[in-house]
Amino acid sequence: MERALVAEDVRREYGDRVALDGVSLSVDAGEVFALVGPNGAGKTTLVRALTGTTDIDGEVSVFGESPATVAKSRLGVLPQEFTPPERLSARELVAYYAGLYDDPRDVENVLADVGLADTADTHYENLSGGQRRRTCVGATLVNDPDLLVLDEPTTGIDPAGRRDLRRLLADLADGGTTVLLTTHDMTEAERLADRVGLLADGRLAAVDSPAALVAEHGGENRIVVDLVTEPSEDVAATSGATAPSPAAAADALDETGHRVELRDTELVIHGIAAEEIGSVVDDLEDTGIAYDGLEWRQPDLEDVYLAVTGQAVTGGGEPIAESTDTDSDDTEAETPAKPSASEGETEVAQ
Ligand SMILES: Nc1ncnc2c1ncn2[C@@H]1O[C@H](COP(=O)(O)OP(=O)(O)OP(=O)(O)O)[C@@H](O)[C@H]1O
Repeated sequence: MERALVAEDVRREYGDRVALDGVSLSVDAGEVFALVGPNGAGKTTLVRALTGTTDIDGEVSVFGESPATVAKSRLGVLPQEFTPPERLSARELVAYYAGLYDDPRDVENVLADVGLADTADTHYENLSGGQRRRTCVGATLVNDPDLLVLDEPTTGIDPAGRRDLRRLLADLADGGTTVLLTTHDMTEAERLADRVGLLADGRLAAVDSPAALVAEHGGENRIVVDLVTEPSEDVAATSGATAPSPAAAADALDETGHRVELRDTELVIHGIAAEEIGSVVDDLEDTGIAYDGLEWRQPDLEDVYLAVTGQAVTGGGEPIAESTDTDSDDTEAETPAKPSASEGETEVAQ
């Protein structure tokens, strides 16, 4: 199997901040690989390292070559920040990028792929956030790349559009395109990716298929009970239930033989199979615990991320510090693509 991407011991520091702390990774051709992690985990820095748009220590290769020398026609890269000229329509933008290649895809087909066939004549500045992002994804597809690198491609796209985009990426992968994307959205990663890399504080904490990660680190099925913490006349009147303190509620349920964990005002009851939900509800009533609601949850990638890194991926992570780094490569990476006269190719995102 050809390796599309290989990173070995990649490090990137900004002043005394370590953005990538020895990341090694390989992605096979035809794979869909999702890098997940909260804000500041290092996703964008890793994307830039892999696409040769930031200086690093360590080694990176793309289809066996340095990112600097690999044929640009093999790559489609969508950066997190990408702002094409606003006075062009979606069709004109996609056509513009297509015009930079010797053998581009049909513009109308690309527009249809990203769900913009009906809005293709609208100026970019008048498109919604999601439509803009789809236009940008379309611009990465014009050269029918072998490797697509997409930094948060679904940002701003509504659920239906996300579903369509997931389908498109799955179809492209079926056709042999390698896809590396970043996302905060664990559900998206779980649905889309063959393998997921959990990035935390510049390190890859775990890499595997979503199913394998959940099986190994996700824990058990559980019921989460949202406790009533204030005395409620309604609850007392209808069920006779009182509102014991969360700690007392946990103790009471513990005595019924359940494995109970108290998390703030939630009780987590571990190891509950679907057919046991009814008996847990009975036990809650018998012990007089008042609750606003309860939810049965199966483990997912969010649980895995928490178990492996000790951080919640949805918590937003650390705030991104203001840049103190003035490297010119970093400035360039945010700049919209310019045609490359010598090669007749575009770097949509580099
Ligand atoms: N140009 C820069 N100058 C200084 N620090 C930077 C720069 N770019 C990134 N960093 C820092 O490197 C770390 C990783 O940032 P990065 O943008 O790679 O994270 P991310 O996972 O992509 O976050 P987000 O989800 O918010 O896009 C952060 O601590 C960030 O503050």
